[in-house]
Amino acid sequence: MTNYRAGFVTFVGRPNVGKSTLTNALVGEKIAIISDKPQTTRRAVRGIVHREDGQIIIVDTPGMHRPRTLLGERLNDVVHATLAEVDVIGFCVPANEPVGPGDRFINEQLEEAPKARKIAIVTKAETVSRDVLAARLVDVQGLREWDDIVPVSAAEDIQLDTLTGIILALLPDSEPLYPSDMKTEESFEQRAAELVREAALEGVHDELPHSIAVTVEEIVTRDDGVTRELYVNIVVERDSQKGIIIGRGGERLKRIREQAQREISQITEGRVIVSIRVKVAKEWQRDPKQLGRLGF
Ligand SMILES: Nc1nc2c(ncn2[C@@H]2O[C@H](COP(=O)(O)OP(=O)(O)OP(=O)(O)O)[C@@H](O)[C@H]2O)c(=O)[nH]1
Repeated sequence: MTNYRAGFVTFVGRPNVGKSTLTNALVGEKIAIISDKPQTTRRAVRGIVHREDGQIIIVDTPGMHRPRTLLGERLNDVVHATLAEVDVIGFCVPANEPVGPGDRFINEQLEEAPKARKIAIVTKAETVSRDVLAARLVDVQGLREWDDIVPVSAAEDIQLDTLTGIILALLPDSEPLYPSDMKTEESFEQRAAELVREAALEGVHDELPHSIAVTVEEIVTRDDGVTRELYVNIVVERDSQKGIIIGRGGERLKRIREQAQREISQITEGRVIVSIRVKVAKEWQRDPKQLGRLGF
């Protein structure tokens, strides 16, 4: 194959700048869950963008931050291991917030990846005026010498093709690394668990978002061959949190179950039936054994 490029890219940036939304928009399918709670992306998820002239494999990193818990430390290890491996780093800054110390901290971390090409992506571009956007681009330009700078909006599909082209041009010549119909490396089970977690995150506050983990206990295919029953656990750290997840008369849990079932049905053929149990694992974020059991 001639003129074909393939390689790895990761998007870094403060929590909530839109990295997951950008990943999904580029891949064209829900790979990474979206939430308005900062720091809720936990796995290095791979989404794959296919074009005639190449393939971009996106490794979605958790928000970079100074760790406070063992979970935080493990997530930061994932971030640094990811940075060292990729061909391109896309540094994301939202158009609607000024460049601040958090951005500079992350920008400094990029020194740990001397070989990677580095581009700056100004996200949520549709939320600001042209003047504000121009000022933001200038601020970002001041951070380092980028291979490219591009404003985008994942929400309104602005400049996404341009961004794809820019990344592709920075990747090495290569044969395809994945089959052309593959959009993610995550298993159905992992994606289902993430979609349940996304549903559970909706409308919860404070420390609870970080206390929620989801595991899939069992997947049973019914005799009809097309219906799958998913038995899922939502794990929290305290009894009070369990109460919040379940809600009065089980109302919240019912909504979580319905949303999860809807979302999971969209990533698979056939019928999906979700059953959820809510469990308490005390202080799982600080306990290495529990972390291992929950897949971290
Ligand atoms: N207006 C607007 N909002 C966006 C856009 N992209 C993302 N958002 C919103 O920004 C919020 C954060 O988006 P995410 O994609 O979860 O951000 P993230 O950077 O992956 O966040 P972490 O998982 O915390 O690292 C969500 O409420 C999104 O809907 C965009 O292009 N325009």
